[in-house]
Amino acid sequence: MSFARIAIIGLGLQGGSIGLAVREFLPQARTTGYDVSPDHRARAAERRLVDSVCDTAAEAVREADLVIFCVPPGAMAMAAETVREALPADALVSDVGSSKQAIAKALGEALPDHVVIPAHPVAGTENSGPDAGFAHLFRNRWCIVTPPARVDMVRLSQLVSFWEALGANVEIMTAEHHDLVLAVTSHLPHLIAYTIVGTASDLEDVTQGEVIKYSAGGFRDFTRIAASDPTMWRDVFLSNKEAVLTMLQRFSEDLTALQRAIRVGDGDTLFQHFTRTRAIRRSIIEEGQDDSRPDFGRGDHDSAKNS
Ligand SMILES: NC(=O)c1ccc[n+]([C@@H]2O[C@H](COP(=O)([O-])OP(=O)(O)OC[C@H]3O[C@@H](n4cnc5c(N)ncnc54)[C@H](O)[C@@H]3O)[C@@H](O)[C@H]2O)c1
Ligand SMILES: O=C(O)C(=O)C[C@]1(C(=O)O)C=C[C@@H](O)C=C1
Repeated sequence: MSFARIAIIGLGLQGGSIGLAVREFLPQARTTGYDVSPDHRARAAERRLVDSVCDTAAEAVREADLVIFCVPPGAMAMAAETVREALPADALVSDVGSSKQAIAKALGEALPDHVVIPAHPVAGTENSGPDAGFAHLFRNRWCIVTPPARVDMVRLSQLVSFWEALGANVEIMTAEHHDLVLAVTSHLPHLIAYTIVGTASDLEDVTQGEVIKYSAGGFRDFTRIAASDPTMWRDVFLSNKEAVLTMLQRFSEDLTALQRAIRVGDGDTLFQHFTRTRAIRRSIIEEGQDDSRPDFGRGDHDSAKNS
């Protein structure tokens, strides 16, 4: 049985995309939405991200059978506590957060009497706010669902079907495994991108402003994700600290090995490493996972500005 009344808390990139995707792919469902920002609520109404933009979170969830929290990881607890009294007893609670263990704990503690099944659509862009969302964000992307140990299989199946209806491919794993995998595939790349932009900018004092000026395709492609929302990524790193620090240590060791190879002139080590890693990157493109889709938050979404 699919969901009939879906409440979306947080109407930015993820919440807006869910609202637009529900309208396109689950037209029989009704959506309500709330955002803590009055400006974002107004813009969400203008863009018709949901059927009804509500003035309070309680109003948004009052008749919902599915509630999805689409707020920064650090805001999940407060957002959930805000709706505790108004939430129908049989409503399924989920989220889209980029880290899972900390959010599962926060939602479970805030809503101890509800079924909570966390999820994470591994789909996004560097844009944020109510102008960033689009209906096809989840198309052919993974959505990782991290159910609690003793999950109601009927509710889990409902949530899986929901994300598949929005175009996602669903994978189920533990929250702990999710946090380790995403630490290396998503969180660490963002940390490195943010870092190298800062390094390049600081170097401009030395190079009279030429570093950013002469940054071409490589720097631009590599650092696209450094334009992502600071609130979200502050929260992601702090909520997944252990896994991020584990992966950062391993990355630092590998980088140091390449640093040594350069210092001692070990060209064979460099060549072999680059040959192996180029093949890995090319395998991603060959699997059709490359995100050059025209609607991937670029093209006609260039107007989408970070909030
Ligand atoms: N950006 C991505 O690529 C991406 C991808 C997958 C998952 N996520 C996750 O999705 C969640 C939302 O990220 P986003 O990219 O949509 O961010 P966003 O900044 O575009 O949207 C978040 C929205 O939540 C609102 N908000 C903040 N606190 C709130 C509260 N207490 N109550 C109600 N609204 C509140 C903000 O005003 C904003 O409009 C985060 O947990 C993030 O980790 C993001
Ligand atoms: O494509 C981008 O801009 C993203 O950063 C999307 C991205 C990622 O791939 O790291 C970012 C955060 C998520 O939780 C999931 C996806």
